Amino acid sequence: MSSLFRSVKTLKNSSSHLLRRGYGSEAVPERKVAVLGAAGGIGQPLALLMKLNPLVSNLALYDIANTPGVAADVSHINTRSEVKGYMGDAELGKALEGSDVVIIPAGVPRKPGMTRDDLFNINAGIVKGLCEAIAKYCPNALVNMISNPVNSTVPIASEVFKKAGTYDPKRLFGVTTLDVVRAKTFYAGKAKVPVAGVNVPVVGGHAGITILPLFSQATPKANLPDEEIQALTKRTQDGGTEVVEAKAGKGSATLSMAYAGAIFADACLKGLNGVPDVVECTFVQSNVTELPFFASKVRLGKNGVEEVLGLGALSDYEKEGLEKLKPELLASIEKGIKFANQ
Ligand SMILES: NC(=O)C1=CN([C@@H]2O[C@H](COP(=O)(O)OP(=O)(O)OC[C@H]3O[C@@H](n4cnc5c(N)ncnc54)[C@H](O)[C@@H]3O)[C@@H](O)[C@H]2O)C=CC1
Ligand SMILES: O=C([O-])CC(=O)C(=O)O
Repeated sequence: MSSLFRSVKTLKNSSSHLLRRGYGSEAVPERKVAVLGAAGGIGQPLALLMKLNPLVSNLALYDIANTPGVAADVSHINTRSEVKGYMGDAELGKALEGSDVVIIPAGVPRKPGMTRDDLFNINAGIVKGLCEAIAKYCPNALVNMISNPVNSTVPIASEVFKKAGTYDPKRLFGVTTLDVVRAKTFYAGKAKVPVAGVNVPVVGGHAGITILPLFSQATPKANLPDEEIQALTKRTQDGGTEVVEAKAGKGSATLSMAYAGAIFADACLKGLNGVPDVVECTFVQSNVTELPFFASKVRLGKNGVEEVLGLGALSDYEKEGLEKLKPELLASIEKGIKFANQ
């Protein structure tokens, strides 16, 4: 994000919006980003962060309620993008038309005692409807799926797009960036290293034990004892629940998720703009394991996924975690596929 704010500063200091610094050799092109669920707990701070991103020229804020206020508020910020609010089904097409990136944080969040899968019954239908509209109005957009359960909503989206004849696996992403954000924060705390320089890949899926942080690959190296690695792994896997319990019935992570969503969308935009070596962990169609979808490091480019990167060397503990997560992740994927086809 620091690079994002640096970019904002660069933009302000420039007499032209067609910047050449930091974003490849070409001038920064026009890019439309749509946020679906923009008036929600994640949607509002995410709208703010996308408004601060100089790579965005048009920001479409869509929700079934309350978007006029959010859009009016955000639109007063003196940054590049033009902001428009859209409310209700009848305006969804206009919100989506011409979008390069669509971010979906629409749907209900968890309350204490619930799993992400408990959200399936409500959120599966919401995501299905929104993806049908994406297939119709902006079939070439990169779709950043935040709505839970991500392990099922991404497969639902893929089936909807297949039915519409628009599916391109390179353009569909489950946003797992918050797992990476948490793993970096928790690791930096234990390893007593500055968090800004920390990298930790997180693979698998986005629920409980399907979240597999690869602390053996964390940099800078810290040689933490096994018990600390296990505690860090568990805390990363339960990070969402930690927030749900602390919010005590008032929802789940929103601010850290908006930050993570903004990082991932920024990476997608940089990829589209031809910036080289943009790599993020994300849940995509994958051959990395025998599962049809899997989160791992992915190189982003002008068409979305440029390359799904392999897992690298795993510790015995991580190998064990990988085998343990597969049945649950596969069941969630299959549940999504079945729902979309019934
Ligand atoms: N991928 C991840 O790492 C994370 C995912 N999430 C998930 O994000 C989702 C949203 O969470 P919050 O923003 O906290 O919930 P929220 O309830 O505060 O906001 C959801 C918004 O979606 C809107 N909405 C409902 N149906 C819609 C539709 N058909 N079209 C457009 N908008 C619609 C609501 O009006 C509301 O404004 C939840 O499913 C949550 O579990 C939350 C945190 C992290
Ligand atoms: O835990 C939840 O329900 C929300 C979420 O996905 C997260 O914070 O990682």
